[in-house]
Formats: sequence, structure tokens, C-alpha cells
Amino acid sequence: MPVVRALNRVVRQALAAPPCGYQPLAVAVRNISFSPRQVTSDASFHSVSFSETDHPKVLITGGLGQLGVGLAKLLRKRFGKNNVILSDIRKPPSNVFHSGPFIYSDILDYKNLREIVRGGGGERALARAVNITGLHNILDIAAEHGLRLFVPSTIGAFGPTSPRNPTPDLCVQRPRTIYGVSKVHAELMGEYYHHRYGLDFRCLRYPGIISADSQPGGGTTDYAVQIFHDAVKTGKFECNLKPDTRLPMMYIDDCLRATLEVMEAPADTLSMRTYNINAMSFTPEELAREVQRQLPDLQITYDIDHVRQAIADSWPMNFDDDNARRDWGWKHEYDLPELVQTMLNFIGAESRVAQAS
Ligand SMILES: NC(=O)c1ccc[n+]([C@@H]2O[C@H](COP(=O)([O-])OP(=O)(O)OC[C@H]3O[C@@H](n4cnc5c(N)ncnc54)[C@H](O)[C@@H]3O)[C@@H](O)[C@H]2O)c1
Ligand SMILES: C[C@@H](O)[C@H](N)C(=O)O
Repeated sequence: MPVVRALNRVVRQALAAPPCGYQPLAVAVRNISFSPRQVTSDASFHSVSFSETDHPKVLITGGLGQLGVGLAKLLRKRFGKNNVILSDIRKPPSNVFHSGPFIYSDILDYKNLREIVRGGGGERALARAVNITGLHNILDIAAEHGLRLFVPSTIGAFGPTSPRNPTPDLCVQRPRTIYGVSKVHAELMGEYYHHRYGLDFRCLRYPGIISADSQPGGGTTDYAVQIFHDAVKTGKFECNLKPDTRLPMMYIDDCLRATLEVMEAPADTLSMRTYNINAMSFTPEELAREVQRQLPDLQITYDIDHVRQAIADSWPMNFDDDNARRDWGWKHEYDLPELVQTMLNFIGAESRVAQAS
């Protein structure tokens, strides 16, 4: 995800390969109009005022996912609509297309990406269907252009031999999914590029992210998104995980704010380059009970997806994020009651608008 500075910074490349398939979300950031002034790499936005032309440019690739559209909205407020370019390999919905600059970009296509970072248009080359390659492309381009790089990792970067309750930042990481393995690879490669080449790499391990303005993407934690849509639309929800499956979760606003905060943190406050961040941990039955406080008629049934259950049973139950809270002041704002209230308000309002039209 992007942190944009007066200096060139590449912000983020995240490659998530869910249990099946590839889902990258990446953001590269560069200051197109080099100002003669070189802002020190740790100057904070708040102490450095940018003129309109000074505003750096942000490129979000894989941006049509659960996180990218919200992030673009947040950054466009901060840096100006035309300074934040959203991209993906999918066609954007019309409202997204008209909300600001959008281009097609495949992060596995080194040439395409380099053209974009250099400010060119770039033809889409054939995507290389290798998750790891995309990360290498981004790492090399970030190192080549002196950019800052953010890569999101996940609770999925841990496995059944990791401590689960709580899971600390530093412990055994032997995930059993290609998704988790590719994330551990991203963490290790990012830190290697940081220590060996001085790349300003930063990484957060996100819990399951919950948001109302996009449909679940098929992840193991996405039952916690689906329940809200079903509760409002049909009053019935069938959960694919066991009622007592505890997983770390976070509302999207906390996730996006954490990302911006870690990318704006002065480098000398960071004792690590990869951090756990936490907000809450709950089970399906705890979540259902909280939703039923607002929608008492909600009926819950369980049809266990054994593949996802096995993945969930190998992931952290609770995240220890003391290092993030100590180093750069991380603090979540949404706990379970606030999450449920916010999600139902959003989806409920949307559903009423849909019924009225
Ligand atoms: N959403 C969560 O709960 C969560 C939790 C932990 C970590 N993360 C990480 O955050 C990042 C973003 O997650 P998300 O939920 O927005 O993902 P998503 O699956 O919702 O979206 C990924 C996007 O990448 C696009 N894409 C696929 N192949 C591409 C390619 N070759 N080049 C460019 N774009 C391509 C897809 O079209 C899609 O729009 C991922 O790295 C994921 O691992 C997400
Ligand atoms: C946790 C995260 O990586 C994603 N939402 C998943 O469940 O796979």
C-alpha cells in the first residue's frame, strides 16, 4: 500500500494467493514532478507542506480488490484525485472507473510496470502466472528507483507449528498453503532487500479484513463478511467454519489507517520491518451472537468446508502486536460491537436504497 512522500517511494505490493488462485494488490508510488528540494527520507507529511504539483503520485495495482478501492478513496482525499492511479487486470465497475484515474496493469509484467513507474503508458504483456515473480518485479523496481515498498502479509503466514494463542511477530512460520508460503517468501525477500540493498521495505500481517463495500473474495475469513450481507438480505446465514473457530479480524478502516501510519512512521522508530497488527479475535458463534443483538431473527446454520476449516485450524487464534503498538503507536479503533454496528449500518442503508430504487 502506498506511502507517498516528496521522495520516490514505492509503497506496496501484495500478492495473495488464496487457497486457489492469485490475487495481488500492489501500490507503487513515485513523485513524478521531482521537486529541486530533497525532503529528508523521514520527514513527515505533516511537517512538509506539498504544493499541488509536489504531491507525489500513487499507483495502486491489483486495486479492485477488497482493500484497493477504499485505499484509493483515502489517498485521493490526502493527495488529490489525479495523483492516485488505480489499476488492475480486471475491468472496473463504472463508479470506480469514474472516481479517478484507472489503468490496466499486471504486476507480473515487469516491462509494463516499469513503463508505468517511469510515467509511460505501457502495453500489457502476457501475465506470468507466477505469484512470486510479481513480488520480484516489484522488489527490483522499488530497489532500482529508490522507492519505499509496502507489502501486506497475513495471519496466513503462520502454520500449525506456530504458537497460536497468541502468535508473536517472531516465531516458527511453516504455513501449509501456497498463499502463506508466498507471504513468508515476501516477508523474507523484502527484509533481505532492506538489509542488503537498503530498500525501505515495510510489511504488516493483516488479520481477516472485514468491509462492507465489496463482496467476499473467497478467503478463509470471509464468512465474517458474508454474514452481514446474508443477515440483511435473507435473515439466514450458513457458516462454512465451525462455531468455535477463533481467528484475528479487523475492520477495513483500521487496516487502511494502520498501513498509512506504518508507511509514515520515521524509519528510526521501526525495530522491525514486518509487524503483526491486531484488533479483535472472535469465533463464528460470537460474531453471530453480536449480530443477533441487532437482528434477533437471524438464523445461523453450519456446513463446514473442511479445506477452509483445516486452514483456519492452522492459523493464529490471537495476534500479539505489542511491537507495532510500541514502535509506531499502532492502536485499533473498532472492536466487535463497533464492527457489527458499522457493517449493518452500511449494508442496511445500501439495501434500503436498493429496495427504494
Ligand atoms: N482482505 C483480507 O482479508 C486480507 C487479509 C490479509 C492480507 N491481505 C492481503 O492484502 C492484499 C490485497 O488483498 P485483497 O483482499 O484486496 O485481494 P483481492 O483478492 O480482493 O484483490 C486482488 C486483486 O488483484 C487483481 N490481480 C490478479 N492478478 C493480477 C496481476 N497479475 N496483476 C495485477 N493485479 C492482479 C485481481 O483482479 C483483484 O482485483 C493481498 O496481498 C492479501 O494477501 C488481505
Ligand atoms: C486472512 C486473509 O489472508 C484472507 N482474508 C483469507 O482469509 O485468506
